[in-house]
Amino acid sequence: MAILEIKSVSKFFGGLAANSNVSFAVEEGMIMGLIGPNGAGKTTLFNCITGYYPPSKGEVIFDGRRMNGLQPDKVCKLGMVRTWQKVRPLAKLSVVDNVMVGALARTSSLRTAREVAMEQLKVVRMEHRADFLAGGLPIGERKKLEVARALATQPKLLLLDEVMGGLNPAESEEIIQLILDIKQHGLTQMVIEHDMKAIMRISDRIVVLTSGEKLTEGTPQEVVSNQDVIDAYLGESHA
Ligand SMILES: Nc1ncnc2c1ncn2[C@@H]1O[C@H](COP(=O)(O)OP(=O)(O)OP(=O)(O)O)[C@@H](O)[C@H]1O
Repeated sequence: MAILEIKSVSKFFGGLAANSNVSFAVEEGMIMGLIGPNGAGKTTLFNCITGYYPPSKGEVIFDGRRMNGLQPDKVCKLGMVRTWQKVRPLAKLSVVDNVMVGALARTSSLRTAREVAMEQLKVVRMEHRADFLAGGLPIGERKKLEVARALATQPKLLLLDEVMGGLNPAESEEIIQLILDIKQHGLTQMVIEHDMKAIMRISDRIVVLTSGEKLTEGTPQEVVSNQDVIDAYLGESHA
């Protein structure tokens, strides 16, 4: 069953079509990759899906419900949460307090929020950092903190925006394993990523955007051998 349906979504900024007539569906339990060159409209689409921008046209249907026009906090309560490419933790709060901010989307009890936050810190293997100031974390741990905060909202669909960006190969590998672990627990994910090897490994299907439009969609193998994708995005090195 599709947990998310994107139906002919367009987003205009003045005369620029950042997304143009984009349609696809994300099935429950899968990892959907979203790739495309810089400026292709990937982040804009995440923003349209999660309520940060209202789509100019088209529909976002999540869990059978039309989401157009709902604010991000409402979208989050309904079970869809995103991470940001540029992670900005609350620097002067501890790691666990940052994750509690996510948990408080579901409960008003600080005790419950703390318990949920500690569970999610275990998932990202950062429980030993719970009392550390978030502002002092290196980039790899900031990225994992961002994932823990999102998980603490107890989503049905997690959208990750370049969670491996700026990480070294060992840190990226840790994130890949984390994404696969999260999938094992049944959570549906949508992932924007520039690292082709990583996106090929983790995705069940991939949507390719160029200049705001959907170029194609398919399994990683189908996408990587598609001549239009090679011409528009991958270049000769992947041919
Ligand atoms: N708030 C905005 N106002 C005006 N133009 C915008 C806005 N947000 C994005 N754009 C433009 O929309 C287009 C798509 O941008 P977007 O950030 O969605 O692409 P992207 O595929 O995520 O790129 P990248 O891989 O570099 O992160 C770009 O031309 C960008 O300049």
